[in-house]
Amino acid sequence: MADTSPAPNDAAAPLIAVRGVHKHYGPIRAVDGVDLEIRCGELFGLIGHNGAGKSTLFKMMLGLIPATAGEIRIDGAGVGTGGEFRAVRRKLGYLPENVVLYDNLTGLETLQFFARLKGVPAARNGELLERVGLAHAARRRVREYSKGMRQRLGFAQALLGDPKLLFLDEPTTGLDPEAIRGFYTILRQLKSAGVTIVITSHILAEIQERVDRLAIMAAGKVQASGTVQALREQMDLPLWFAVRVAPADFAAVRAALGHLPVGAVEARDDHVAVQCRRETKMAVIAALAGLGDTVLDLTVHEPSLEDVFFGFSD
Ligand SMILES: Nc1ncnc2c1ncn2[C@@H]1O[C@H](COP(=O)(O)OP(=O)(O)OP(=O)(O)O)[C@@H](O)[C@H]1O
Repeated sequence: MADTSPAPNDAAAPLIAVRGVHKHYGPIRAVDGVDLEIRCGELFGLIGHNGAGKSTLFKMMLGLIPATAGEIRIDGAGVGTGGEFRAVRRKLGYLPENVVLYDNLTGLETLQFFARLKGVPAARNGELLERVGLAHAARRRVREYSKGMRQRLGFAQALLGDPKLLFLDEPTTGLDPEAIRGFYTILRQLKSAGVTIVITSHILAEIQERVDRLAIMAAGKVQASGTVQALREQMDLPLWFAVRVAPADFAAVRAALGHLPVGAVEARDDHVAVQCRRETKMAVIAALAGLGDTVLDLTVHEPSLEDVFFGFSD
């Protein structure tokens, strides 16, 4: 029988292919028939409520736990199956949801410990600590680290050995806004160097501007996947305009839109909020343009990822 599995490094094949994957714990269907493809070089987000099955799917993709049914292939190799996958595993980096660190080790010793476990050289560990903003704490014991510092150290651990594929489970937990920004700067650098990144997060505002594509999980299933914009369009959620005009001109805005199938039109403090379907968006803009200088400013608000998320996961 011909081998139809994708050839390694084939640009057209997905880097990660998840086919009909289940994970059952007795009656609990932690993952319940997931199909998913993640492409080489993508920053891919996995979002879902607590208990949706994200971490379980991660662990199966890493070969840490076996699937009850289905198949996962990374770069053409079946996850968890023999020597073929061992070569792939060396290219993986993983930041677990709850990273286990040893309080008695310093930051540098921690990286040395994980480098030995992973079988990668420890020569650039100092550089790695600097990259995640921990150079100043390299020789301090982990017990003295703050939550955010522990998370940074966990991230450094995931970057050991220059992985080509990174799995980051809730990586920004405990990070302050500046650290979150710094973290995503590193992700962008890694992505431009060709690293594929799969990330879970509960902070949807953070994810929505940064991922190339994402999947929404609920009750062990992928409810939807695609770019944020594609999911917005699929959900067909209304968008709204904030039309800033002088209060005396609120009625003019209503009149200009009178012939269009818009939703709510509400007067607010210094603007009129207009809700409409996507297909009416350009007609609304044209009608408002007809008001000339009466319109002082115009902002279009797309539905947020949070709106899309609740649409798919509720
Ligand atoms: N070892 C296990 N034994 C039994 N049930 C488990 C086990 N691991 C996970 N589960 C169950 O599987 C479901 C999915 O859990 P999982 O940790 O994958 O969710 P998650 O989406 O990562 O959630 P969170 O956002 O809270 O981290 C939950 O109902 C959980 O209780």
